[in-house]
Amino acid sequence: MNNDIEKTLYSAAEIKAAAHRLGMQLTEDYRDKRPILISVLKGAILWTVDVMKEMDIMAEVDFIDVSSYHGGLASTGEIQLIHDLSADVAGRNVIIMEDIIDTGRTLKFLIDLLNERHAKDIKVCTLLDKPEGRVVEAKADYVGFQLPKEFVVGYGLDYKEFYRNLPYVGVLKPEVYENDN
Ligand SMILES: O=P(O)(O)OC[C@H]1O[C@H](OP(=O)(O)OP(=O)(O)O)[C@H](O)[C@@H]1O
Ligand code: HPA
Ligand SMILES: [Mg+2]
Repeated sequence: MNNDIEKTLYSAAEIKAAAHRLGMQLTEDYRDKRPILISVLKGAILWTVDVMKEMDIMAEVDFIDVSSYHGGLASTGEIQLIHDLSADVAGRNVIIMEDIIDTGRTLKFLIDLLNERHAKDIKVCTLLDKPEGRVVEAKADYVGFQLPKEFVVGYGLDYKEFYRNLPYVGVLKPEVYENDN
């Protein structure tokens, strides 16, 4: 699997430092608020776990599974809700945990959904923000790294459902895509 990577963009140590930095910031901002972290499956699994371990406050966690890339390189533009939350978010301080904001469509879908359900306050904590990918307006409040316009894998992010278990974020060798087509 590691052989398929052309270059590393963010190492495991850099990601750990980002999780620590944002976890401390969230601890400060949410002291006495008892927020609920909403982890967006599947991409945000590792990021959610690493940030929440750095938060020294009372916080809940819940999961929602949405998909629009279906393992591919481009957004289909249609967000599918695969598995809903179990918690009621009405009146709650919500923190959406994402691995990446790219076109912004997934985030917009989630924010609209949480607003419909009367969340009190919604903030977004993402490992990666790719502003050049935006198709709809979407903004993150806590950002690990600003990513240039590249398709990346690792640390939760997939290509055809693989590479999520790499401990770092990197770019695939072009032949990996070529051999697939
Ligand atoms: O800003 P956008 O263009 O909407 O892209 C960002 C979303 O796309 C990816 O999810 P994906 O649909 O690939 O599902 P996955 O997390 O299960 O891989 C990623 O995890 C984000 O949730
Ligand atoms: O760069 C990406 N990699 C993997 N999944 C993604 N979903 C949106 N952007 C990406
Ligand atoms: Mg994906």
